[in-house]
Amino acid sequence: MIRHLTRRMSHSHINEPNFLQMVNIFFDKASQYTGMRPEMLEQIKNTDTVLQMTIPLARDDGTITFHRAYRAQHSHHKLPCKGGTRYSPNVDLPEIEALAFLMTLKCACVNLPFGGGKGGIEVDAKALSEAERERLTRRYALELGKKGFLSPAIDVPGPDLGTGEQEMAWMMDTFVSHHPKNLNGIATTTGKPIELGGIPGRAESTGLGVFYGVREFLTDNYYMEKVGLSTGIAGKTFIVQGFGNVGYWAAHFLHKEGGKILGVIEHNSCVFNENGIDPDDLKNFLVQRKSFNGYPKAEIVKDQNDVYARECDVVIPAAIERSINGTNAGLLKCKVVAEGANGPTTPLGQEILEKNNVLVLPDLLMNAGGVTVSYFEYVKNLGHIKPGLLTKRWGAKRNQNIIETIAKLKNLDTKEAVAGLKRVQYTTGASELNLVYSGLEQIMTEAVQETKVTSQKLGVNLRIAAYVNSLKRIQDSTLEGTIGL
Ligand SMILES: NC(=O)C1=CN([C@@H]2O[C@H](COP(=O)(O)OP(=O)(O)OC[C@H]3O[C@@H](n4cnc5c(N)ncnc54)[C@H](O)[C@@H]3O)[C@@H](O)[C@H]2O)C=CC1
Ligand SMILES: O=C(O)CCC(=O)C(=O)O
Repeated sequence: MIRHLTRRMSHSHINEPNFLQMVNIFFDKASQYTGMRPEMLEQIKNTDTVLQMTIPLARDDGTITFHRAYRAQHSHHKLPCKGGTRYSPNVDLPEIEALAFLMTLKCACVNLPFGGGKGGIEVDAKALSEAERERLTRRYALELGKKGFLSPAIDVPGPDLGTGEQEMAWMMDTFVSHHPKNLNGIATTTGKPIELGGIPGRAESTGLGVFYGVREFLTDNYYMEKVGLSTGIAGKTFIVQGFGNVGYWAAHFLHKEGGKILGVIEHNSCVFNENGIDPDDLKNFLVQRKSFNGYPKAEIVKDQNDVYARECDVVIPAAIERSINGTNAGLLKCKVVAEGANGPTTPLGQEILEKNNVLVLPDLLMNAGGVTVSYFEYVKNLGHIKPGLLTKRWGAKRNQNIIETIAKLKNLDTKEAVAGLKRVQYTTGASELNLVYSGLEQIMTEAVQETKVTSQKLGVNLRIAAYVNSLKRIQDSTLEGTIGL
């Protein structure tokens, strides 16, 4: 018996440009500030290569379902193409193209040496058994590999909405099984489990990157004065939409730094508590119960817009595209929107927010933490060595020597000399996780700084500034690539 899929509606009822048109609108606006030739802009804008296919899936009950599947390589200005893999009933080609386009811009914005790519399957992954997910994922990887859309040199998928480390492991394993002589086969996906070549910190990286990005704005006098907030994260209030990988981790790090998570919006229920919610406690509840319904430590709210309309300082949309749009942007009472998701604010939504003096921190900058740590994982896989392994013990010994020398000079014993230092910082050297966090913080803060500078220099909003910086980098690399042709 053969079954077909029904598509679940999500924001498709909004009478505004679709996701791809949205990205094109932002791109066209930013283009005016670049001084670049129209032919160059056209070359950057268009998707380079697209694969679309239908994958049959043998279900556990003996039936077969058919699933549309895609991978778009938006830009080859640098290789490999990099970007996530989305499993959702709403996946279609324009959505994948929009996401791949954003990957090109995002990687350039934070200066990673990748072109943009994105893939996806039209499927409700939550409705599949683990065995079904494995069969579907392995078949998808096989087809991608056969057609030049999966390899460490050309196209390296990572996780996105609806996928995680298990899918990345299956995809990598499928590739490696078919290319046993490829020494770098393990680098063909990122976001893998650590024991299969993954890197510590990838799971939380996008949310942690959102945290670093938010911190760089909330601690900046210029921006906080503009929106009428005091500086600092402690005591600031947050509402988060989407409590998956990105939303949960962003909430976790903000809460740890003294931020108050007032509300969380999920697709099937929302919670609100003006005294704050512990994100770890809420996550445990959600994992067990699959919905917030029955959560005893907060008010359960049915309608997402009822939560959006509550007072708070920062809203973090971290679910899907077009969540903040012409129908609800006017409800928001926050001062800052920090985009954890890709494309969560429509052009009309942004216009309304700006009219209401809400500062919008754009997706390609704020959620770049995931692909940044994927880059670290990719480099680790190509290097076939853990980051920091060669220098770890040497660093610890050097620190120990410095401390002993200071102690001697000051006539202290070593314990007194290191009072106030964290023991781990001087006796063990940097762990892999220390290095990942430190590299991520460096890349995020540098990109935020560059975006602020361009925004203030051109007098444009932060989204346009981030696009302008990206476009200039892509132009430079495209021109470099054509020298000598
Ligand atoms: N995972 C990653 O490393 C990165 C993800 N992103 C973007 O962040 C967003 C979220 O991705 P993940 O957290 O990885 O996905 P996820 O699948 O782990 O979590 C998404 C969460 O949003 C919820 N959700 C879905 N539709 C919703 C709706 N209409 N209203 C409220 N909640 C809804 C889901 O139930 C789920 O809990 C996506 O836009 C993705 O493209 C961006 C950069 C990297
Ligand atoms: O790590 C990756 O390649 C996935 C990142 C991604 O999909 C994104 O940033 O939207």
